[in-house]
Amino acid sequence: MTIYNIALIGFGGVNRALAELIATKNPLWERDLGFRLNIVAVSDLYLGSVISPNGLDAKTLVEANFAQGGFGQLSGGSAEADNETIIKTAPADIIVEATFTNPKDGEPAVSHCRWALQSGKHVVTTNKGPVAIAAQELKALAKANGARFEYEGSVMSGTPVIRMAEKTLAGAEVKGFEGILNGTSNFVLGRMEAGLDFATAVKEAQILGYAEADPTADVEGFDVRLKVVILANELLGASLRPEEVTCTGISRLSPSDIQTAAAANSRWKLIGSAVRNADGTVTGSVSAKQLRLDHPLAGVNGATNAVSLNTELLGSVTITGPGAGRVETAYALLSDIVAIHNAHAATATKEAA
Ligand SMILES: NC(=O)c1ccc[n+]([C@@H]2O[C@H](COP(=O)([O-])OP(=O)(O)OC[C@H]3O[C@@H](n4cnc5c(N)ncnc54)[C@H](O)[C@@H]3O)[C@@H](O)[C@H]2O)c1
Ligand SMILES: N[C@@H](CCO)C(=O)O
Repeated sequence: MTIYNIALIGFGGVNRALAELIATKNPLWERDLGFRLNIVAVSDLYLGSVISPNGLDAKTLVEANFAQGGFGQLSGGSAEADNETIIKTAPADIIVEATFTNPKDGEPAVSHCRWALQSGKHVVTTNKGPVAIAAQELKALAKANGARFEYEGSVMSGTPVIRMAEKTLAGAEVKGFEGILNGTSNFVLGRMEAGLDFATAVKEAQILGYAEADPTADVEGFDVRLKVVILANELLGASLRPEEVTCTGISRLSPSDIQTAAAANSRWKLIGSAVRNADGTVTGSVSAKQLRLDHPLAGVNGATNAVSLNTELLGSVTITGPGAGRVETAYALLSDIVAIHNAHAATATKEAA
């Protein structure tokens, strides 16, 4: 049985949910997946940082109601977040990066991933910034250092769109995609259809753990723009940068726009899409669109996301599932660790043969 030592960078909704899962599910994972997870360090801007080479008790971490700088009270703890020291020196096999997404330059998360990979540590992340802005560099760094860079949760939370498209649709030739790729905005549009005002609906999405730290990214389309870049670069072999994707959000939609659409048997949805053009270039866009109720994406409600992949050999394939949520996104991190574990097992089998 394998034990993976992990360090958590950021201890907000997602990494806290992962710690909660670790507190209860390690015996199940040991039995079914062949490994257990041991938290050896945590660093958070608000709470501080702590290293414990033998492991921290996940239940205590989750249940203690730490105040600002609260990790300073723990043995091996400090009231300051010292990400660089934790990432470079903690005895971790895997760095779990779940700090704020910075849609402009991906920092400081890009540096967090760089430090980890340069130290030969695997990275699993739900942070869209490093994936949309620096994936090529980070993948190369991972390869050069015998580590892995995994990021399933960067698009559609724990719904396995990236891995499924790359592994199980290999050879189907994806030519483009369109989808609902932001849980918050889709949830907000649904609540406005039910009569709520915009600000109250956004507040609800924040309470439910769907929204970004700054929900402007959700409602203005910046979050979807990063996801369009990630999917276009992964599935269409593009090298798009966020600023090359046209982007408008949902904040300009008034209650009367929503009601007018309903009266016309249609619904507003924030759609992210990309297409490979005849000359081989790839164009991406994000915009609010009025879809007729019989459109395949019109019935996708709440924080659920869906993406229709247009493939050469299979036609349209639609993947749907949770697009946001703390536990759902923590599952994405687990699925990345399963991928790392399976890759190790495959290498060991090859070496033994
Ligand atoms: N919540 C979701 O549904 C969801 C889904 C998919 C992806 N994501 C992404 O996962 C990441 C985490 O999401 P979350 O919901 O846990 O966010 P959150 O706002 O609840 O938590 C982020 C945590 O990171 C900490 N932090 C911020 N900057 C830091 C830094 N420089 N160093 C150390 N700690 C830092 C904050 O103090 C906070 O505790 C984000 O990048 C988000 O975009 C979230
Ligand atoms: N804020 C994002 C989280 C998932 O990336 C959303 O609502 O979709």
